[in-house]
Amino acid sequence: MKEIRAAVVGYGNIGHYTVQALEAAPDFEIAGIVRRHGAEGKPQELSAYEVVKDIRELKDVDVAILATPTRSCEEYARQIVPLGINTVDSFDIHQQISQYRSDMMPICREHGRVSVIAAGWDPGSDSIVRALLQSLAPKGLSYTNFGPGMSMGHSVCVRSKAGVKNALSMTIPLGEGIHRRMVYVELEDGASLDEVTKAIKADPYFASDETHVFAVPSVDEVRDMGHGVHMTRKGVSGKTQNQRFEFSMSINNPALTAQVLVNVARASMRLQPGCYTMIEIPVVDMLPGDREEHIAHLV
Ligand SMILES: NC(=O)C1=CN([C@@H]2O[C@H](COP(=O)(O)OP(=O)(O)OC[C@H]3O[C@@H](n4cnc5c(N)ncnc54)[C@H](OP(=O)(O)O)[C@@H]3O)[C@@H](O)[C@H]2O)C=CC1
Ligand SMILES: N[C@@H](CCCC(=O)C(=O)O)C(=O)O
Repeated sequence: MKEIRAAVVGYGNIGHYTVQALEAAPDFEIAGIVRRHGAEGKPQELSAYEVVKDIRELKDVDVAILATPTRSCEEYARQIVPLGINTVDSFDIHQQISQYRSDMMPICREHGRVSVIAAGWDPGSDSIVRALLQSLAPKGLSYTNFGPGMSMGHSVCVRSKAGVKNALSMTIPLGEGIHRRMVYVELEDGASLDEVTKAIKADPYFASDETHVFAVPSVDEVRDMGHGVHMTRKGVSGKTQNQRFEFSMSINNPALTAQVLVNVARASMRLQPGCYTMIEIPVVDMLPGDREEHIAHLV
């Protein structure tokens, strides 16, 4: 069967692990990597691949995996879908997902292509678990408790602030879906910790959580990309009370995000044109191989 040709856009943490996940997938071929500075300073592990500045330099791309900062995803998706290429991303500003989906829908339909947005582990695979648990007990309360662990989205957000050279944002669970943010910043020479702290606390990524910011000499010395989640729901199935569910995982954050992006890149090839979040996609479409065999073995 023809392999799916995927381009990876952006080669930071998620981009790096996405290349690995594509190399491990049985049904994908890497069309190339798109970087802001093209092949300049091409890392050794990409020597087998084309590294370009513009996706139009690559041949026959079926799907672009956007491993860029969340706040750049929509701009890339809007440019790439009209080229006749599907896009997938891990956009993670929860309050903006619905608007992003509505904005992309007509573009996808006009160009007959698919965008899967908000597809990592949260939002992403956790969203499927939340939906499933809600269906199992339609009345009740769900809580999503993260960590402790490194949030890539929050760390990227802090790195984008003036005066910040490098950053790590740790998510500390306080219970019942409430979190504290512990932020470690490596400052540029002359930058003020007070100014940086103000900018971080004002950003929507942080504005509703307790946040503490500390200056450190080296972020590399304190960084660990492990993370995790513990989700619970207690509620009512039919008219019966006290149904309890739990889902937990402990993970390497970029490795799992990259795996999910590859899974939805595969699913994007099986969907009708449009813009989708993960709860709208049949889970079986995220698996490689034959649908009938999966039904026989997994159902
Ligand atoms: N939904 C989920 O579960 C998850 C979502 N995420 C999302 O993934 C995003 C990426 O995380 P991560 O890989 O750690 O980020 P990095 O900063 O490590 O990588 C992003 C890469 O995007 C490219 N890029 C393109 N445009 C820009 C720009 N304007 N500014 C900076 N870089 C740019 C760069 O690659 P190059 O230099 O090669 O061009 C950069 O290295 C996060 O913003 C986060 O929201 C992460 C984890 C889980
Ligand atoms: N989108 C997150 C993954 C989910 C964890 C989270 O939201 C958090 O730590 O706040 C990330 O960017 O790492």
